[in-house]
Amino acid sequence: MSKDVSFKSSANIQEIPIPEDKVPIEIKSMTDHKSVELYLQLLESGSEKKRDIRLVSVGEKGTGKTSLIKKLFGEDITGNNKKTEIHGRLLKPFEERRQQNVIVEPAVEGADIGGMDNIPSTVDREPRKLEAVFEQPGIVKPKGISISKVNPPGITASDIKPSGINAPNVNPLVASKQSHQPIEQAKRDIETMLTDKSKVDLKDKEDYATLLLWDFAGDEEFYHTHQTFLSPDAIYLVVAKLNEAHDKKAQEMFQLWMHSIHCYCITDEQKNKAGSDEGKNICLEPPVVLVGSHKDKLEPTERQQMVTTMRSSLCDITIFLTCKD
Ligand SMILES: Nc1nc2c(ncn2[C@@H]2O[C@H](COP(=O)(O)OP(=O)(O)OP(=O)(O)O)[C@@H](O)[C@H]2O)c(=O)[nH]1
Repeated sequence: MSKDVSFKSSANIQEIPIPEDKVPIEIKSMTDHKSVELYLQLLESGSEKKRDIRLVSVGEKGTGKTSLIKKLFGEDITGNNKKTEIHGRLLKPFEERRQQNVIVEPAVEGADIGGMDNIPSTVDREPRKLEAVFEQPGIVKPKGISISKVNPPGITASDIKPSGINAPNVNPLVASKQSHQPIEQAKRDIETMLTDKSKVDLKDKEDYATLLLWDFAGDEEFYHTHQTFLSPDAIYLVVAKLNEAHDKKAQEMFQLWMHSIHCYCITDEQKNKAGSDEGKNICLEPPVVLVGSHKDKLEPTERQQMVTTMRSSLCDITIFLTCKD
């Protein structure tokens, strides 16, 4: 059901109703009212439904964010694929020209596509955003992946070709914290993806959602830019090292991420309720999945203790894993 709120038009100071569910929070939170006005005008000239699922992985540097995402989508995390990624990108123009029956010459004299040792490391640091197309409703397919580029500062992404995710169970992750059943289901799906990819339905389906993977760089230099990219319409993976769970700095960093996500993503409705009685029972949005990495670095006896410590955190789902498995 649509709920109308009002804003004062910059052109003529009069209240204009805004169909709240039609204006995204990113536009509504812009301080100039022209953006909302312009957005509504553009809506009148036509619109289309865009199904995006944004998966954002955050955490301290080196906690294993990229390894986790790669693992989730069945990529090689041993480092061997690094060469393959660069290899693939450099080979692409050659492949295209070959397909057009043009004689291919090396772009650089002496360039050896097979020997990648001379490739500057910056080549691999180019920020990229990946889009994977998924079925919705239904179960995702790995084919039909589209990859696009974006350059948000401090966000890196790996060349990931998702091998499947259960879309109907992704949406409930960003739904209310009160509904535990879908969250449990989402947890099971993530575990399934990590353990047995053969269970993922690979059949073609007509409808798709686009999965955007945002793998934030853990370097502190980028932290001040992150607020720009934190939005309530996302699924957050906060990655922390299990073997550093007692480390004070690691704990502070974890708290920083939890606070940042909830502080920058809080909706107007939640802000209004915060001071009221109703607000006492309010659940923080968006829900967060806490991933404890480096499980392999813990002694078996320590594991249970860590599991208990991390489960007491403010997260909706807690997963413990090692990307080294
Ligand atoms: N032993 C162990 N090593 C891991 C695990 N997960 C990741 N690593 C290693 O930790 C290092 C850092 O992993 P990344 O995935 O690059 O970490 P990141 O969080 O993406 O790092 P930044 O992007 O620099 O913030 C790599 O050498 C990984 O192989 C794990 O569960 N166990």
